[in-house]
Amino acid sequence: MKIAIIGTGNLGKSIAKGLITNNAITSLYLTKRNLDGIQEFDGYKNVFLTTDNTEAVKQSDIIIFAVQPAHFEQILNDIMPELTEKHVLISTITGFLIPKIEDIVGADKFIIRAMPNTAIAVGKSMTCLCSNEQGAKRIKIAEAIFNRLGHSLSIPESQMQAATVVCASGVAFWMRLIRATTQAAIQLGFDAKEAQELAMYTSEGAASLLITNGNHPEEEIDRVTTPKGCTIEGLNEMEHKGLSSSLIQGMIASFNKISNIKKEQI
Ligand SMILES: NC(=O)C1=CN([C@@H]2O[C@H](COP(=O)(O)OP(=O)(O)OC[C@H]3O[C@@H](n4cnc5c(N)ncnc54)[C@H](OP(=O)(O)O)[C@@H]3O)[C@@H](O)[C@H]2O)C=CC1
Ligand SMILES: O=C(O)[C@@H]1CCC=N1
Repeated sequence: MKIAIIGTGNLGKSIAKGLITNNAITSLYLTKRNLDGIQEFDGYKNVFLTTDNTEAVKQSDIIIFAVQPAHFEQILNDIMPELTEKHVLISTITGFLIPKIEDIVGADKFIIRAMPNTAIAVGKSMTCLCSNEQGAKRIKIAEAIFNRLGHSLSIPESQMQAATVVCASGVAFWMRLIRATTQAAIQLGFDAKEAQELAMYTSEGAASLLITNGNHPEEEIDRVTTPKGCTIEGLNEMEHKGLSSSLIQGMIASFNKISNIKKEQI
């Protein structure tokens, strides 16, 4: 696959790492206005660093956009003359809707929106996908890419805002939970390195139980909570302090912020 990433910042670099590590490219063009931040990719076979978005588009079939929302419209206008029927456009941009992309490049283009997360760097991204009518003919290509770099789910575009919070921002939310459990482990007597090790592998094990067994979390909780035991004592204290409620409220705040980001694009 001849892939270009337009905007190789935090997410773009994560995608590049995932693609390179998983041997998922024939060629990979990485663009950025200031190339200093992506020198780590210099020297990889068939990986090219450039400030020239149009050159990257000309040399590639699949164009993944990972710039901030405010930069996207100008970039689409700049590359528009180079777009041909071979190109599949994959946007990871938050709050930039497909009809708006179609207004700029035309509804005849293959347009896909992807919402991956930074775990794509290690092949573990939960990525949600949607497309325009034309893009539906190429959605298998996007599924092939993102399933190779984790797990993907096709959804209607109307759910993309929620998917951004749950999956993309979700990495940051889970990091805070892991950090908090690490801090507790230190207070309970482990050194910092050990504490993080315990927190990381315990959270990985908990998620793996659900993925492997397909159970509801409460079924797994029931197996851990010995009657009159320490687990239910801790869980109930966390809920008295608003654990579930604060997580839900934080995610709703995140969702509402995306509505404002969308308004800023109009
Ligand atoms: N970070 C994340 O986890 C996720 C982000 N997203 C979405 O991905 C997009 C990028 O986010 P993120 O990676 O965090 O942002 P960053 O700011 O880290 O990356 C954006 C990059 O775009 C580059 N850029 C800006 N203008 C141009 C241009 N004209 N041509 C080429 N490159 C350009 C910038 O580099 P320079 O200034 O050198 O050009 C910068 O490195 C956003 O729309 C975000 O909503 C979606 C899911 C997850
Ligand atoms: O924080 C943001 O706006 C972007 C979108 C999801 C993850 N990072």
